Amino acid sequence: MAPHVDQLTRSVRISGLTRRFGEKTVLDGIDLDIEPGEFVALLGRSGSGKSTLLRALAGLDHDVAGSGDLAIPDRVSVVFQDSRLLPWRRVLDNVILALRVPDPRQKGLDALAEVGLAGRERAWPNQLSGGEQQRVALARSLVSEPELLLADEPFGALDALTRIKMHGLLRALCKRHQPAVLLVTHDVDEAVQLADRIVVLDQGRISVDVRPGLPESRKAGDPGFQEVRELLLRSLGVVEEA
Ligand SMILES: Nc1ncnc2c1ncn2[C@@H]1O[C@H](COP(=O)(O)OP(=O)(O)OP(=O)(O)O)[C@@H](O)[C@H]1O
Repeated sequence: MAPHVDQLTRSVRISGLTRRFGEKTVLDGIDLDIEPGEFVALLGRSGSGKSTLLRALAGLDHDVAGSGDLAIPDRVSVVFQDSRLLPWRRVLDNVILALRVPDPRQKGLDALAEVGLAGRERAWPNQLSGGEQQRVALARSLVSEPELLLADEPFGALDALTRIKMHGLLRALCKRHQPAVLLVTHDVDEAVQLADRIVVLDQGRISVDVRPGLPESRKAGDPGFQEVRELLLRSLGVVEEA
């Protein structure tokens, strides 16, 4: 049964969300609220249902069996691991493709400047590096000023240095635009680095829901960072040696 979706809200409200594939229950009555502007990272072992939850919020799972209620904002953007740019459209056209505002071109140019790609608007996607293509995907996702940004492993295919730069960029963009964010990631450090709140999915349910309260500029070496990192690793069944 398709979930009831209520879009007259700026918050995300998930209530009793269940999703099944055949006999397997992947999400088992999930309750989760995300407030406007809140940055939530979603962790979980491989196959725990992170993408299934994100796809439900994105409205990309109408053919999947399940039930529950969803209330989501009107303006939602999604970013995936691959940039999903149209190769036959130039960079700027990719950014403004779905934008319905009075001066889309200028908005698109501003968005490209924000992600550090001023002057690249006439490039073709295949003339950009993987990291640059993800920057375009971020520009495309934020140009419509979403109230909710859904990101499924957006940096998973990038090298470590590019990923660090993208972390800084995403934090800065979210601070400026203030969407609620649900970031699906495998990477505990990425979750602690970026999110205000971290949720762990396990056996179809939320097993951990923490707000670490770390400062805006946080470093992996800080005691508070380490503490929450260890808590999360334990909850994921990873025991680190001292
Ligand atoms: N279309 C589908 N048909 C059948 N089973 C599916 C389908 N999509 C997902 N599943 C199953 O549902 C479970 C959860 O998948 P999902 O992709 O949501 O997990 P995940 O936590 O995002 O995994 P990963 O971290 O490996 O990407 C897995 O066991 C997966 O095999």
